[in-house]
Amino acid sequence: MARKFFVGGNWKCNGTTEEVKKIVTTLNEAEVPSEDAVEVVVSPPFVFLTLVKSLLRSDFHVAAQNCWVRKGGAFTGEISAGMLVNLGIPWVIIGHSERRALLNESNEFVGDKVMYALSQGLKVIACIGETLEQRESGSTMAVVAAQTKAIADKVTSWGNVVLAYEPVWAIGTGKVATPAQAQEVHCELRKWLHENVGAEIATSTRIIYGGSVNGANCKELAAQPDVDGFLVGGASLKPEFVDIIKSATVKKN
Ligand SMILES: O=C(CO)COP(=O)(O)O
Repeated sequence: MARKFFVGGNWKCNGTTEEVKKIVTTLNEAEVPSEDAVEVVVSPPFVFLTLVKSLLRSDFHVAAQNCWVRKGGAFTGEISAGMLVNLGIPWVIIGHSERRALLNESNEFVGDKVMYALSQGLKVIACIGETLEQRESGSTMAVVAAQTKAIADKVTSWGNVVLAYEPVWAIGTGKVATPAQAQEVHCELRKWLHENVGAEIATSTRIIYGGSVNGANCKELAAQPDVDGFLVGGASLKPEFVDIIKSATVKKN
């Protein structure tokens, strides 16, 4: 089964109502490849989800940036998966490195969140990635394999999961992974899925890259055989996000 190119825009904790409306207008007016060629999902902060959903073109979709690990209740400040479903939000990002690092989300907690979100009918963009220190000490694969295992142990429906490889050293730094670096890890991750989950899931699961992707570097990355799309931070707030969406039709190496 061919893997449909996936482009996610993670707006993180950015935007005012006016700014959000402006980004949506740019996206709505953009000429991009058809839905058959690319799946586009933007992820505004929770408070703008319904606004964005109501204004956004129907071939693009929305994602929340997080959700609570279990059913809702007395968890002040949290948003449950059930609430997202209730609002018609189809996707959620789970395990972003900023949450792992700043809010101490462990591999196991991320795995539990993925499991619960899937059980409620959400589709999940599950994030993994090594720090610079881990890369320099040669433990990149061990780190991302452990992160993936904690997720894989809990996943029952891989059809609703996109795996986002986001090396921490590339996030927000302007230091994008080279196409060869991205391809190497994506290929290893696919091998890991093949050996530990199954051949079919390894072939069909989309593994997307995130970390300083922009309009200028996206094409070379998109040409890598195991790079099935992107999770874009900073550049997803700018008109160049449209160029990144268009890289879906770049010919694979
Ligand atoms: O964290 C990211 C997407 O989730 C990547 O952020 P940047 O594209 O700003 O480096």
